[in-house]
Amino acid sequence: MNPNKKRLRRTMMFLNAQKPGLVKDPYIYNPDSIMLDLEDAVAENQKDVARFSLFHALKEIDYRGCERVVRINGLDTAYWKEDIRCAVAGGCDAIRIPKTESPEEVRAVEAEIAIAEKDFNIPVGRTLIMAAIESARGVMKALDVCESSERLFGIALSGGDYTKDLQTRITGTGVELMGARQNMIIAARAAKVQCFDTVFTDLDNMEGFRKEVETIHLMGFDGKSIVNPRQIPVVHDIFTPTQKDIIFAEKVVKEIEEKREKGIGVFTVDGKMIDIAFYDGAKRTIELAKASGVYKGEL
Ligand SMILES: CC(=O)SCCNC(=O)CCNC(=O)[C@H](O)C(C)(C)COP(=O)(O)OP(=O)(O)OC[C@H]1O[C@@H](n2cnc3c(N)ncnc32)[C@H](O)[C@@H]1OP(=O)(O)O
Ligand SMILES: O=C([O-])CC(=O)C(=O)O
Ligand SMILES: [Mg+2]
Repeated sequence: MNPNKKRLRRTMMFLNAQKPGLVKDPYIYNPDSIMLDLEDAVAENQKDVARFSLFHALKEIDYRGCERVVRINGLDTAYWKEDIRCAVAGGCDAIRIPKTESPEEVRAVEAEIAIAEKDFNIPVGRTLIMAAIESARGVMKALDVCESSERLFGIALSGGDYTKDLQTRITGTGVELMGARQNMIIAARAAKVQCFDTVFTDLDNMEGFRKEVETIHLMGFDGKSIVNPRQIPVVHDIFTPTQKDIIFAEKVVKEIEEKREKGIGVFTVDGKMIDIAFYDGAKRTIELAKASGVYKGEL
């Protein structure tokens, strides 16, 4: 398995692949991933310019460990195959498919990536895939999409197009996204891939943004698509385990391992009942803390 499939992706920041001011140094804000957009942020008559700029950015800029995902144009356009060739030739880490509705679409993208990897001497299997789900049909097909390719590391809800398809709109309450979010996170967990929430475009409403991030964190999402650097600290704050969480998780792991030796299955830690069912969750907290650079312990 490509080890990058499970990497930390709390923040995946969109930027227009054609704007030099955005493309040149987004890593200074420390997002976990950037998503260089060739799709909706790029005007129809600028598609070739954006692709050209994308290729040179990928080739020439050192993004300092920040994952580089490219959002290609939809499979119903004339652009997507050339988008993939330029992105793969430039050495991108992953392709984001917009408006995904079926596993066949993911497999079509996978086939083009494989051809491009061969043509441009990129190690076969290096380029990963994520699928954005932006319609009612896509939500209903989420599990099939999650299981469509060994290269696919996750799915992402795209709320703007999704609410249009549902004949509603983004309200800020989350009520219109409830079913899609729940269905997608369940599908992703069933298939053991990651799941990301949609962008929040009301940039000055930081209180509403924080509430939304808290909600999707509790629902089990791995992270969020974002559109602006000022959204990064909020997401990282909520998605990074606190020292209190980490210390409790360490106690749980150590106690379960010690008590197991002594033949004890159920006991308390800090007044909370603990048994083997809590082991994987505690381990996951520690792994997340390590990946986020905040772990100081020895486990
Ligand atoms: C529904 C969809 O399809 S969403 C996906 C497509 N959308 C996008 O890609 C949009 C990405 N975001 C942006 O282009 C911008 O953030 C906008 C247009 C929304 C707002 O732009 P601004 O009002 O200029 O933002 P703001 O004033 O907060 O910018 C502050 C700094 O952050 C930089 N910045 C803003 N957004 C980004 C970004 N997404 N990536 C990298 N840098 C960014 C700006 O260049 C500016 O840098 P500077 O101080 O060196 O000049
Ligand atoms: O992926 C996202 O969140 C942005 C997007 O395309 C949409 O909302 O339609
Ligand atoms: Mg969209």
